[in-house]
Amino acid sequence: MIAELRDAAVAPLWAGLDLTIEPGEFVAVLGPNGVGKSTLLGTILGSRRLTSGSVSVNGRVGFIPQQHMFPADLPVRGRDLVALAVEPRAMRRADQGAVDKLLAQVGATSFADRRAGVLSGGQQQLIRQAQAFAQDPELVLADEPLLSLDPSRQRETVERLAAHPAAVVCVTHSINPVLGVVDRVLYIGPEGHVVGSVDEVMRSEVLSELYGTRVDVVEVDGRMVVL
Ligand SMILES: Nc1ncnc2c1ncn2[C@@H]1O[C@H](COP(=O)(O)OP(=O)(O)OP(=O)(O)O)[C@@H](O)[C@H]1O
Repeated sequence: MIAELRDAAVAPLWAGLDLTIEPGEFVAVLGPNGVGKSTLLGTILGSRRLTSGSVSVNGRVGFIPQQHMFPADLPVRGRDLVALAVEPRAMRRADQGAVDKLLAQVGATSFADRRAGVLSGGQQQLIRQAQAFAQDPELVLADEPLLSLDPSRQRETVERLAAHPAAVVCVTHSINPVLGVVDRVLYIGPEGHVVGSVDEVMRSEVLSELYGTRVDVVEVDGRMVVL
C-alpha cells in the first residue's frame, strides 16, 4: 500500500475512517462543502493532525492544492515555480530540461515565461499540476484540480492523472469527469462516510443515509446527478 488511514478521525468532521490506497489506484473523494475533504488530504500530507487513529504514507507525495490565486505582484514566472519544485534546495539550479518537460506535459509551455500572478486561474492550476509531478510522485493528492479548467483541459487533466503511475486521491464535486478512470469512491456526508466502487456508493439509498435525508441519484444523459 502507498497510504493507509486506520480508524482515523478529525473531530468533529469525520471518524472511523479506514482507507488503504494501493499503488496506481484512483480514489475520488466526494461530499458536500465543509465535510472535511481537504482536511483528509491534509492528514495524508501531514499538515493536519488526526484527533485519533493513524495515518501512514509509503512514498513520495505530490500535491495539487485547492485553487487560490498567486499574488498578482509575485515576482516570479510560472516556469520559476516549477523549477523550485524540481530543485527546492537554495543556490542550486533546476535541470531546465526537466522543467521544460513538466511544462509541456501539462500544456503550460506557452505561458510559463509570464509572471505567475498575472496568469488566469486555469493557467495557474496547470502550473500547480506541473509542480505536483516534479518529484516523480508515487501518490498525487489533488484538491478539486478541475475547478477552473475548461472542459477539454479537464479531460486532459483526468487522463494525465489516470495515466501517471502514481496513485491518485482526487477531491471532486462531481463524479462525472472522473467516471471513466475512478477505481473507488470515498463519499463523506454529514452523517458518515462510505468507501466502495461507483456502483456501490453512488446510489440513492447509500447517499440518503450519509446525508440523513432523502437524496436521489439519477442518470441524465449519461451523467450522474445527485438531487
Ligand atoms: N486548519 C483548520 N483548523 C480548523 N478548522 C479548519 C481548518 N481548515 C478547515 N477547517 C474547517 O474544517 C471544516 C472542513 O473544511 P474542509 O476544507 O476540509 O472541507 P471540504 O469538504 O474540503 O469543503 P469544500 O468542499 O467547501 O472545499 C470547515 O468547517 C473548515 O472551516
